[in-house]
Amino acid sequence: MSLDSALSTALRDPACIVKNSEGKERGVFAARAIANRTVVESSPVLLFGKDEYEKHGRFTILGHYAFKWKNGSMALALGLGSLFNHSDSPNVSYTVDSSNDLIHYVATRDIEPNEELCIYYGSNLWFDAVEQETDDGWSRLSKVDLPQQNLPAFLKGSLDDVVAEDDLPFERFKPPPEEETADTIRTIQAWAVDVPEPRSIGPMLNEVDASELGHLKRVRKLGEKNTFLLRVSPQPPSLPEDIVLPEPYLVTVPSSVALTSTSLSLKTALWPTIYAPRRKGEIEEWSKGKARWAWEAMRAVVQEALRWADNGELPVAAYVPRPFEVSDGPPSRSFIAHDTRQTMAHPLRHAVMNVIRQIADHRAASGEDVDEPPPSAPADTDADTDSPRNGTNYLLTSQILFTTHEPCIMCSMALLHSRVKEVVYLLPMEKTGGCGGVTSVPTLPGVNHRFSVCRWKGDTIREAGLELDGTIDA
Ligand SMILES: C[S@@+](CC[C@H](N)C(=O)[O-])C[C@H]1O[C@@H](n2cnc3c(N)ncnc32)[C@H](O)[C@@H]1O
Repeated sequence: MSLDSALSTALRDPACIVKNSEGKERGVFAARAIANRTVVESSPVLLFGKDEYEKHGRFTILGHYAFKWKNGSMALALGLGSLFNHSDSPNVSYTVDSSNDLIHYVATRDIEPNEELCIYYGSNLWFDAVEQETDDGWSRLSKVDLPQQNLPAFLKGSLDDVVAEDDLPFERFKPPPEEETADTIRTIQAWAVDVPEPRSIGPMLNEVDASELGHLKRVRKLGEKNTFLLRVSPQPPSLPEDIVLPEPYLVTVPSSVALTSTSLSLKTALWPTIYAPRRKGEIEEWSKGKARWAWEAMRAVVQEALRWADNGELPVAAYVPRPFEVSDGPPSRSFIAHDTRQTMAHPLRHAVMNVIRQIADHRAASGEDVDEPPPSAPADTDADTDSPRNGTNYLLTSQILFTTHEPCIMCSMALLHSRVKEVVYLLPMEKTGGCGGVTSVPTLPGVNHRFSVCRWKGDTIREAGLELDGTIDA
């Protein structure tokens, strides 16, 4: 979402008012009923250096309002952002939109008119917190492994701390990179030019932007011949005007980094390629802030399933929340869907399929760009590689999907086609699951995308009244 549209949306629809909150001075309150997942506020932030804050700011009233931003900066939320009070059971979460210097505040459940809107500041509070007694409608799930009042250990401490792997609320299964062969390496066409004068290479490196080919080395040296990579075809190459060069020509180059040494030698035979092996077991670290975001997402999807189970549907839901860190690529809003096989009398209306369809419909209606790769470009093969095309294509690129049940094979395949980054599920489905149950779609040989799978720890959800049996395929 652009800065203009984020702010105008917030201004058009004032869901919040500021008033006195007992024992906390001012607070933000719901001006009307607010539905779960509504963006209640988008606050611009004022950024300042950490040194300035350490030397001056923290000794002033700013110490109550400033918080850590990216790249070591400090931030002060303008708008209503600085007026949200703290609660151990917040009804609002926030996502950092660093490309627009905004923070988006999002309701994590339905909120009644006049209820106070609170966020979670972390566990190291500098004041004695007053807690509001609220019934958040989650009581049925209080027996589930997603506690309401007592924060689980993995969420205690600063939100920037990294959560130890064992303390994460889920187990992660990261697929190994698929070993490539000469036949399966994906390639693209790129423009290159021979450079007769080696001393021209330095200036060309400065002048020619080939960031789209960041997974490749810029110059190939074969004997005395230096060849310089210019850009991806079909865009015409632009050459520095002050350097005399022959005509550029097309070369076939790998489309992504080399993850294994076999891949490196195969790819480098085409063009010198960057080697970026994943160390065994190396997986992305999660901060406590992100773990909290996941915890709230899992609560939201369980809540959705329970709500629809009460209305005669199968108790299955799927949720693609706004990303923890909003960047240019991913959708700027969340999507949630429940299973509609019963009410629609349609065997394919699984929750995961429904949420993917919702995203596709939203994109089509809003005219959001879904760039199809040019015919010469292959689908991105390596999960999590920095393929230059991996970003805006497909429906779920870079997204994490939460679901109550392990997706079935059909849904797992749909997730693969949507290029989802990670799937987090609560309940394993041994007889039908496509993410490790009956088979593991993302690790099948030959699939052209791999995604990570996370299984939420504990399945005490059964005690919460959800009737689950192995015959539901989610
Ligand atoms: C970011 S400000 C929130 C807005 C503040 N209430 C105001 O009127 O400006 C943070 C300060 O609000 C107060 N506060 C926030 N949450 C609170 C809570 N649960 N109980 C008591 N005071 C709270 C504390 O004084 C804290 O330093």
